[in-house]
Amino acid sequence: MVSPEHFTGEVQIPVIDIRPTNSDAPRQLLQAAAGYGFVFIEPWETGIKQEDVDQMFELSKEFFASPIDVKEEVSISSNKAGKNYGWLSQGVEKLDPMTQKRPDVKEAFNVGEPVGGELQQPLPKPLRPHEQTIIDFQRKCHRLCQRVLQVFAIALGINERWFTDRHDEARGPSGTMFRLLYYPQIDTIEDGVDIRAGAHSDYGSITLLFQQRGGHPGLEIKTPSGEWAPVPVDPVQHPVGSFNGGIPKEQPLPILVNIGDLLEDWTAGLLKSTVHRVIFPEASGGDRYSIAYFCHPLDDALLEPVPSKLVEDHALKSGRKLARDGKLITAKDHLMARLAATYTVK
Ligand SMILES: O=C(O)CCC(=O)C(=O)O
Ligand SMILES: [Fe+2]
Repeated sequence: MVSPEHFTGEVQIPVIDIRPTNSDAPRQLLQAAAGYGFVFIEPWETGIKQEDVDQMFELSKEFFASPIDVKEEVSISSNKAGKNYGWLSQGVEKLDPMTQKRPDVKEAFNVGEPVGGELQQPLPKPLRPHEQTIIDFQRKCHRLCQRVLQVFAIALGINERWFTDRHDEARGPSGTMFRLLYYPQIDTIEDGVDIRAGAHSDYGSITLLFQQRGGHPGLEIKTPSGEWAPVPVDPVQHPVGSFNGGIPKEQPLPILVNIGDLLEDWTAGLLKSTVHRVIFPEASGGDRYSIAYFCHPLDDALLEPVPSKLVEDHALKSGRKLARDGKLITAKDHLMARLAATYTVK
């Protein structure tokens, strides 16, 4: 792997097989997380099938193509949807409020965690018949997050369940959020002004990001030298139309995982929550769809330092502390502060 100090605008985000059969997975994952903070996970045995992802994109497209009144019904600013859940029209979110002149050119639909097998918010008409499909997908995402967190714990030499216990849905609520994203193509893009998602880092512990097979790119990460580097939709570049014994190969895409602020804080900066954004790519015009699963610790999880020798050593070097006014903060305190800075919900 190229050392992060020597970026030239091109980054090679590693693709890692995290199945238990890969005994080197913890080391590889830690190295990637401490370097770029972004990593592709081989889809094999993750529990998430390509057809699950394809189906979610179909549902997403159907929803965003619905008439405005269908979307308004579940608007994030309506009382019905509940805080932070529901549809965000264009103009609601500005992920980089210090620099952006205009809000992100996107729409989103936020879905909170199901409780007792049911979503805690109304679904829009086109999605209503598919509630179970959505819940199943959320579950699969959560399971994959837990596996990734378990591999991190192994890599850090702590109890395998240190992170997963603190993300155990059965123990209480969390800020975990499932999000459908739609970035429409617009006719005139003002250079340096219009952006699909402003520069930001994610708030939670880890994020799963699903990009669409054959879809438009646009995601970029900020390298340590301050340059923007594109993240591919398909890092393996599966040949289109390759055949396997006469049967066309439908290769599943690796799943992009990135570290969020909470995991960075928890590890005193050893794992990196890298700043990223979504642009209108010059070479590839068209609507972009993506699906994100933002995994958060339980609301009342204290952001105390992870009891790992590697983290301790890093904390000594970086001088980072987790206390605020001498008091440890919870995952919820952290999330509330971030949301307040980036949303304009009227
Ligand atoms: O759509 C994407 O590719 C990235 C979205 C993202 O970074 C976010 O919503 O936090
Ligand atoms: Fe993000």
